[in-house]
Amino acid sequence: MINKKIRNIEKTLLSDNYYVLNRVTFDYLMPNGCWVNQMREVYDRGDGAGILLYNKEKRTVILIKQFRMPTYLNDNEDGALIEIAAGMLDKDNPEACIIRETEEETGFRLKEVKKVYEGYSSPGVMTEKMHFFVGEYTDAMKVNQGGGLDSEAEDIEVIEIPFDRAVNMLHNGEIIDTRTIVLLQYAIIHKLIA
Ligand SMILES: Nc1nc2c(ncn2[C@@H]2O[C@H](COP(=O)(O)OP(=O)(O)O[C@H]3O[C@H](CO)[C@@H](O)[C@H](O)[C@@H]3O)[C@@H](O)[C@H]2O)c(=O)[nH]1
Ligand SMILES: [Mg+2]
Repeated sequence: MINKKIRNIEKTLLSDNYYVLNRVTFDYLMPNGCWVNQMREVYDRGDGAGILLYNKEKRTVILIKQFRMPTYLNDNEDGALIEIAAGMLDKDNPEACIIRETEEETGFRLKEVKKVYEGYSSPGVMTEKMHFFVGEYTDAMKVNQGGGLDSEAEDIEVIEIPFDRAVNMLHNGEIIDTRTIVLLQYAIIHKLIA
């Protein structure tokens, strides 16, 4: 961390009930030469990884659907969200994490994945950096039903749909998760499914 326009960073813990929420105060040097004191609440849940699974021959993608409370509280009628498979890194590297999460959530055991982007999820609020992957799947890679971990009370529906249908859902507002939008757009731009 080197930025000469920032000094006196102080953190106060507001909650570490599950993940960590801090109040961070700091002095910021404005373009007019004045130092101003600023405050931000910053939520730290570590980093994450997500993946778009695709099959060129079948022209299909694998997505998941699960209940997301924060969206239920903000305009998502039944709280169900169609997403890419994704998870938090824990202590894994991003590649190992996404291979593990893919198997837990979708039931597909991947050997290879391709990293395509790295980006901050919500930079005004969260520290989280997301690692974005794509990966090819075949029916032979299905080793279990997926659905998430019972131990974490996950209830995940695995959805295999034609890529063209997923693109329609992107355009008609059925897909409203930004991570999923990013990777479907990547697939369109790079013609993953020609
Ligand atoms: N009790 C409790 N459990 C929690 C809480 N937050 C998360 N969990 C548990 O932690 C699990 C996290 O599952 P993952 O699959 O590792 O993470 P994710 O929620 O899918 O996260 C992915 O999507 C997020 C976007 O909403 C991303 O922020 C994240 O990086 C990742 O890509 C959840 O199933 C749930 O059991 C909480 O506040 N309380
Ligand atoms: Mg997940």
